[in-house]
Amino acid sequence: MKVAVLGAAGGIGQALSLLLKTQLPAGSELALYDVAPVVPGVAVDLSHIPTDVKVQGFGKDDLASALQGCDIVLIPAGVPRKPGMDRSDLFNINAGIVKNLVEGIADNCPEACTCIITNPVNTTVAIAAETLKAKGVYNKNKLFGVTTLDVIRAETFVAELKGLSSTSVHVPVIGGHSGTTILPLLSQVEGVTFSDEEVASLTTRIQNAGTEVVEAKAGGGSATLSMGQAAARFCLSLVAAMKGDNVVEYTYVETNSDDAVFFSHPVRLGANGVEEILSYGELSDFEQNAKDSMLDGLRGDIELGVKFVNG
Ligand SMILES: NC(=O)C1=CN([C@@H]2O[C@H](COP(=O)(O)OP(=O)(O)OC[C@H]3O[C@@H](n4cnc5c(N)ncnc54)[C@H](O)[C@@H]3O)[C@@H](O)[C@H]2O)C=CC1
Ligand SMILES: O=C([O-])CC(=O)C(=O)O
Repeated sequence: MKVAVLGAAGGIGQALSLLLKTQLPAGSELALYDVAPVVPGVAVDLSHIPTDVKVQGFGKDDLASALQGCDIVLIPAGVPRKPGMDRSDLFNINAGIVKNLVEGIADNCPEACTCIITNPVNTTVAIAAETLKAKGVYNKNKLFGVTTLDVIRAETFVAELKGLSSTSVHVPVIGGHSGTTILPLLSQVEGVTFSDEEVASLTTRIQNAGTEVVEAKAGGGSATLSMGQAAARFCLSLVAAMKGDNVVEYTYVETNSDDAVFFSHPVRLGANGVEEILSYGELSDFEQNAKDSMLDGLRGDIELGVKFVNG
C-alpha cells in the first residue's frame, strides 16, 4: 500500500503523516510531498520512528515521483483561514493548488483514491472531479471530500453534553463542509434524547466548530491536530476497506440524489473506493428544514468549482 500526503509539511500534513507513520500496516510506503523546502526534513524526522512504514520526502519538483504507484492520495495543501474569513475566501488561492495537484494524480496514479482536505471542500472536490474528467480518468467511486472532522467533533460535543464516553457516541453528519451546509443528524443518535434548545445550540456549535478553532488560534491558522486525526481515521478506514473489511464512513462524494451533485452520505467503502452509497435515513422536521435551506448554497459552491475548470 502506498499513501501520499500532498502538503505534508503543513500543520495538518505533519500531524497526519505522524499518525500514518505509526498506524499504517507494516510494509506500507508513505510519500510526503510539499513545495516547502522543509519537507525532506519532515520525512527524515519521521523515518527515525521504529515502524515498518517506509517514509520518503519529495520536494517541489518531484510530484511525479511522489505519486507513482500510489493507492491513496490525501491533499491538505493550501492556505488555511484567519479570523474574519469564511472558507470560501480561500478559493482564489486553493482552487489552483488543488487543480495542479490533481492533474499530477491523473498523470501518475489515475487509479488512486483521492481524498480532498483543502478548503473550501464544497468546491475543491468539484474542481478535482472536473480536472480528472478533463484528463479522461474520473472515477466517482475514488474521489472523496474528507468531512470526518465534522463527525468526530459532533461525537465529542454530544458526549460532553450528555456525560458519555466519546468512543461510544455515533453522530451522522451529512451535507457539505462549511457553515450551514454541515448538517448533524442529532435525531439519529442512539440512546440519547435532546431538547429542541439542545438540538439548535449543538447544531450551531458543530457548524461553527472550525471558526471556534480559527478564533482561538488568533491568526495562527485553523484546525490541524484534530484534522490530522480525522484524516488519519478516514485514510485507515480506506486502507482497511481495500484489504476486505466492511467499513462505513461519512464522506462528501458524488451521489445520484436530488440533494446536490456532491453530498456527504454514509458510504460503504471497499477495494475500489465507494462500494455503496447508503441512505442517510429519515430526517426530523428541524433537519429537513435545515437541509432545504442550505441546498442552494451548496449547489452554488459546487457550480463555482465546475466553472473554475471548465470556464
Ligand atoms: N477538510 C477539513 O475538514 C479541513 C480542511 N482544512 C484545510 O486544509 C488546508 C491546509 O491547512 P493547514 O495544514 O492548516 O495549512 P498549512 O499552511 O499549515 O499547510 C499547508 C501546506 O501546504 C503546502 N502547499 C502550498 N501549496 C502547495 C502545493 N502547490 N503543493 C504542495 N504543497 C503545497 C504549504 O507549503 C504548507 O506546508 C487549508 O485549506 C485548510 O482550510 C483545515 C482543517 C479542516
Ligand atoms: O474552519 C476552517 O477553516 C478549517 C476547517 O475546515 C475546519 O476546522 O473544519
